[in-house]
Amino acid sequence: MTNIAIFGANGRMGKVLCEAALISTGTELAAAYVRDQHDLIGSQVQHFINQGKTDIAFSTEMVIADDVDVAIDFTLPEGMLAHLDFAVANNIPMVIGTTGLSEAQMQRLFEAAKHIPIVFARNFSVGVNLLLDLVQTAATKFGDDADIEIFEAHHRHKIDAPSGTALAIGEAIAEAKGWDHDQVAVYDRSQSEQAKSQKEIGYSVLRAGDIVGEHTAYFALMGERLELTHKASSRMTFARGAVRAAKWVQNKHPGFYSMREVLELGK
Ligand SMILES: NC(=O)C1=CN([C@@H]2O[C@H](COP(=O)(O)OP(=O)(O)OC[C@H]3O[C@@H](n4cnc5c(N)ncnc54)[C@H](OP(=O)(O)O)[C@@H]3O)[C@@H](O)[C@H]2O)C=CC1
Ligand SMILES: O=C(O)C1=N[C@H](C(=O)O)C[C@H](O)C1
Repeated sequence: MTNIAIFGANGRMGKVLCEAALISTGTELAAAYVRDQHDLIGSQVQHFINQGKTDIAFSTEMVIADDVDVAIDFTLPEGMLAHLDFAVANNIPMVIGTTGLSEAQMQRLFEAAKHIPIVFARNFSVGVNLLLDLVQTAATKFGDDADIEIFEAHHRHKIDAPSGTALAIGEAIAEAKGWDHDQVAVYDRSQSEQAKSQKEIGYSVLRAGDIVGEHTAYFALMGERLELTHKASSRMTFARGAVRAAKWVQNKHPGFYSMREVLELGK
């Protein structure tokens, strides 16, 4: 049995992660943490979820329960780093899905992974992790004539852009091409008065309504184009992936692991 704690348990992902921990085989929801002094502390989690049965209440993230085997974090960068410090201090493995991390914040993750095992993924769905392979194949086989663009669409509440997944797709493509991603990424063409070059990965972003998450990588030649698209229609897809990662990481050595390793798709 893997006893799972959820940080940010009142968030959009947090609630679904509580459900996933409750309904998955071999896992139990051990703690549902919210910010210290949050109004929800003491309220039954059961009242906020649609699936699963539990009698635990939301509790403060400042006190880590003794029986927690793995903690999952889908919050915001600042909160995630505070939770990570707790996890290191308490020797608890972590699964992290929080996006929008800076280079310096990523370095904090790598440092923590010397002390505890961490699975970090900007997307926990099976499909996106397969897509990361497919875009590398397309990037290699199309050669240097193809224009490469990435489009992503998410719900109106999302605050980071481009999405973590879009960046992961772009970085996978850059790696396959032997490019430095930061040198080729184009996020804004509004000030450019030049036609694009072939050595670019252009990003475009849509925020609207309740879109769970959609990503398309375009490879365009004159006269044809390939579009590789992934559409997530339920947050449970990400939550199930994260719970699967939690079971996988429970007894691992300290280290920085990817969802691709959990899914046995390679590093
Ligand atoms: N890797 C993946 O597969 C996926 C990743 N994500 C990522 O997960 C993250 C959360 O998304 P979503 O659930 O939609 O966001 P929400 O805004 O719904 O939830 C965010 C949660 O984080 C908490 N939080 C924010 N800041 C802090 C802090 N400083 N300290 C403690 N808790 C904090 C919030 O608490 P409060 O309510 O008190 O502010 C809330 O519980 C995003 O980064 C998103 O991109 C989302 C889906 C899939
Ligand atoms: O914020 C979201 O909702 C999502 N965030 C992740 C990202 O930034 O890629 C994953 C997913 O697309 C949903």
